[in-house]
Amino acid sequence: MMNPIYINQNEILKRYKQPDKFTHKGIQGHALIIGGSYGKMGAVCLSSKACLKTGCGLVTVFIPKCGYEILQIAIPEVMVVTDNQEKFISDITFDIKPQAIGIGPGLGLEIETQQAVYKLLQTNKIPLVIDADALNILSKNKEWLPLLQPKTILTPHPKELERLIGKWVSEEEKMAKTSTFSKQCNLIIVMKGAPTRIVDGETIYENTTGNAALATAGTGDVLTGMITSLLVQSYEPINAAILGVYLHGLTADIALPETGYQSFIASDVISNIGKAYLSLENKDYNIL
Ligand SMILES: NC(=O)C1=CN([C@@H]2O[C@H](COP(=O)(O)OP(=O)(O)OC[C@H]3O[C@@H](n4cnc5c(N)ncnc54)[C@H](OP(=O)(O)O)[C@@H]3O)[C@@H](O)[C@H]2O)[C@@H](O)CC1
Ligand SMILES: Nc1ncnc2c1ncn2[C@@H]1O[C@H](COP(=O)(O)OP(=O)(O)O)[C@@H](O)[C@H]1O
Ligand SMILES: [Mg+2]
Repeated sequence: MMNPIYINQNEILKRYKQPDKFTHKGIQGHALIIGGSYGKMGAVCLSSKACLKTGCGLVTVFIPKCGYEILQIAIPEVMVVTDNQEKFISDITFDIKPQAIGIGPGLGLEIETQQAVYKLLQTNKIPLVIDADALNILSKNKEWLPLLQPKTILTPHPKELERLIGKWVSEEEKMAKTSTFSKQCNLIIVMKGAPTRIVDGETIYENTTGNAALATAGTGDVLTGMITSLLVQSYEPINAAILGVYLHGLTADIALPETGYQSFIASDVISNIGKAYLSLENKDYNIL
C-alpha cells in the first residue's frame, strides 16, 4: 500500500472554508437526499438533518409516501418530495435544482427502486454521494458503473465494498483492489471502518478522528448527509469527502467523555457537528 496522507487538523485547515459574512441560504446551497422505505425512514431523517447541520442552506428529501409525516414532524427545516409509491421509491422526479445529491440511506432493493436509480444515473450531471442500498443496487448491476460522473463519491462499509469489488484475502489486497477500482471508474471511494480511508486512484488518505462509539446504527447515514452538504457548499468532491469524514469522526471524539462508547448514538454525531466545526476555528473545543 502506498503511504497514506493522514487527515489531521493541519490537512483540514488547508481545505476548510469559513462561510462568508454576507452569505445567504441560496449561496449555502441546496442538497437533495434520496432514500427511505417502509421501516427505514429514520435513515433519511438522520441523513437530512446531518446535511443541514453541516452548513448547507436548504435540504429537500425524496422519499416514498409513507415517510411524509415522519420527515415533516421529525425535522421541520427539511422540505419533502414524495414518490407515487407508498412504501418504496419507484420513480425519482423533482423540479428543484439541487447542487448535489446523496442517495441510498434506507432505500431498499425493490426492482422498481433499482430502475429508478438507473434512470437517475442516466441523466444526473451534478455531484453525487452513493451510499447503503444505492451501493448495493450498483453491485447488483455493475454494468451501470460507467454511468457515474467522474469523482462520484461512494461510501461503502466493508460488506458493501465486498459486494462491489469482490472478496480480498489481506489488507494489502483490499487496498490494491479498491485503488484499481477507483482508478478504472474515476470514483472516490470512502472505505468506512476503523480507520476510514479515502481512495482517489493511487492516492490514499487515512482519517485520524473517530472511535468505536461510532459502531452504532445510522452513523453512516449521517456521514452521507454531511458529505452531500459539503458538496453543495462548493467543496471539490475529494475535499468534501476528507472534511466530512474528519468532522464526523471528531464528533465522536468530542462526545466520548460524556457518552462513553456505549451510549453514543447517531443523533449524537449530529448534535456535535457544531463543536467539531468550532474546534477548527480554535474556539472552545480545540481538543486535539
Ligand atoms: N434507522 C434506520 O432507518 C437505519 C437504516 N439503515 C439502512 O439499512 C439498510 C441496510 O444497511 P446495513 O448496513 O445495516 O446492512 P448491510 O448492507 O447488509 O450490512 C450489514 C452487514 O455488513 C457488515 N458490516 C457492516 N459494517 C462492518 C464493519 N465495519 N466491519 C465489518 N463488517 C461490517 C456486517 O456483516 P457481518 O459481519 O454480520 O457478516 C453486517 O451484518 C441501508 O439502507 C441502511 O441505510 C441502517 O443504516 C441502520 C439504521
Ligand atoms: N470501531 C469503529 N471505529 C471508528 N469508526 C467506526 C467504527 N465502527 C464504525 N465506524 C464508523 O461508523 C460509520 C458506520 O457506517 P455504516 O456501517 O454505513 O452505518 P449505518 O448504515 O448504520 O449508518 C462509518 O463512518 C464507520 O467508519
Ligand atoms: Mg450504511
